[in-house]
Amino acid sequence: MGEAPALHVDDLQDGAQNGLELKNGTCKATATIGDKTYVIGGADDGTLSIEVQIFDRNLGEWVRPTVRGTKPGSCKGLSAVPLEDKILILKKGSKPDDQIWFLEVDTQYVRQQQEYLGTEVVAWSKGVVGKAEKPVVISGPSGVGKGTLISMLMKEFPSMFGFSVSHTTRAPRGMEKDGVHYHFTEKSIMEKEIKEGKFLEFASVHGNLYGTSVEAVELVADAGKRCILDIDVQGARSVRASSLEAIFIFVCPPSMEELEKRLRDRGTETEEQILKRLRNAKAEIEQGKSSHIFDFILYNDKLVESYDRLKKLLGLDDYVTTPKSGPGEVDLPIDHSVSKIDNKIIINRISSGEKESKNLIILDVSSLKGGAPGRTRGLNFQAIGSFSNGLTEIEGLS
Ligand SMILES: Nc1ncnc2c1ncn2[C@@H]1O[C@H](COP(=O)(O)OP(=O)(O)OP(=O)(O)O)[C@@H](O)[C@H]1O
Ligand SMILES: Nc1nc2c(ncn2[C@@H]2O[C@H](COP(=O)(O)O)[C@@H](O)[C@H]2O)c(=O)[nH]1
Repeated sequence: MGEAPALHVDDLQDGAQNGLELKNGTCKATATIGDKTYVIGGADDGTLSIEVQIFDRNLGEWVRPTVRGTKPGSCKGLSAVPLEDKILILKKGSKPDDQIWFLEVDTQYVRQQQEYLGTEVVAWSKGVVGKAEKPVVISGPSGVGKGTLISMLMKEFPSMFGFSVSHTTRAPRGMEKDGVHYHFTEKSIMEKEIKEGKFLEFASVHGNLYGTSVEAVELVADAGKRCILDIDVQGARSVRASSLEAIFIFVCPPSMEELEKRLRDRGTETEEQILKRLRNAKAEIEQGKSSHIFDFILYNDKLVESYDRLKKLLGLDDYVTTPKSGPGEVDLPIDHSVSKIDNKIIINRISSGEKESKNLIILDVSSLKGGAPGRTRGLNFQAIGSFSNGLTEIEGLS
């Protein structure tokens, strides 16, 4: 609290209007929500590192908040538009897939973190253009066949699904690769990263620590894919309680005998570990069936039939595989002005004398989904170009 900022209160007094870029050797944009003015940006040294400070108008004090989420990389300037509980940030001079970000200031996730930490918290979430499907959480006892079903899905729909690579403190099995099957890590390192808020969820499972990092989920969204999480029931419960909207599927074995056979035949665990996993399976199945965490229960008896049922649950039963284009991208003009009408953000190119350019971009923020921890989905845009011959071209993505 009260740490001396690079910016002075006087800079804000007259000019605390939203979206302002302050010119005092700094390059910052401001946005006011309620009693707080958020000052976002840093030193104007060509590549701007994006920091956040808050001026609490009630207290007349500067606050440096705890910042959650992966912060945006440096840029050449930025614009800020306050929305209800978050601030839309438009980065200038960044790659098209890195231009739209949200700084959450009063969302469910931010409030949870504020309660947990007892400090002021803001959270970054990158914007993803176009339709992005909800992540899929798959749980079930060890050996039921979650990994097998997920591999089949990823093989049939490689451009549609991406796997959230968890962290674990257990040792790798023979064929497992670090960074592909898991991020294999030390307990002390993982515990430190959990404290730093890097995990969406974590749990102690069969004697080891497992967890889904925020980054693991973000990486899949950034690739324009639907994220699949293979996590235990405790993890599923935590994700259900978080602001990550997902579909929850519990995979059940046809019987305990069959589950034991699958675990033994897989041959990856010691006798002691198999017995531990079977003991835990009973409680997991009970919770999976009776709790209200899961949207669907999938019995994995005959593999091919179970896989077909899984595809049906995900609306893929009559899906014809067609090449998919990457995630939608908006290329914002570096010099632009920004205004807001209802749920539409109007980004206007400041004329540079080009003959054929998209002069106006309309960003629709009425259907935003998801958010920190993770990406903000559901951004739609229209680019409107006016040409020297008087014609207007409209191109959009929804
Ligand atoms: N429907 C099925 N019928 C027979 N065997 C199956 C079926 N599904 C999976 N298996 C086999 O059961 C074993 C366990 O499957 P898998 O490794 O996918 O389980 P899992 O749920 O991912 O386990 P864990 O949680 O321990 O990672 C594997 O050897 C797999 O080939
Ligand atoms: N809560 C979480 N559970 C996880 C995660 N990654 C995996 N798991 C679950 O652990 C068990 C055992 O897995 P194994 O690879 O050691 O056989 C299994 O039920 C997984 O679903 C995670 O990130 N969080």
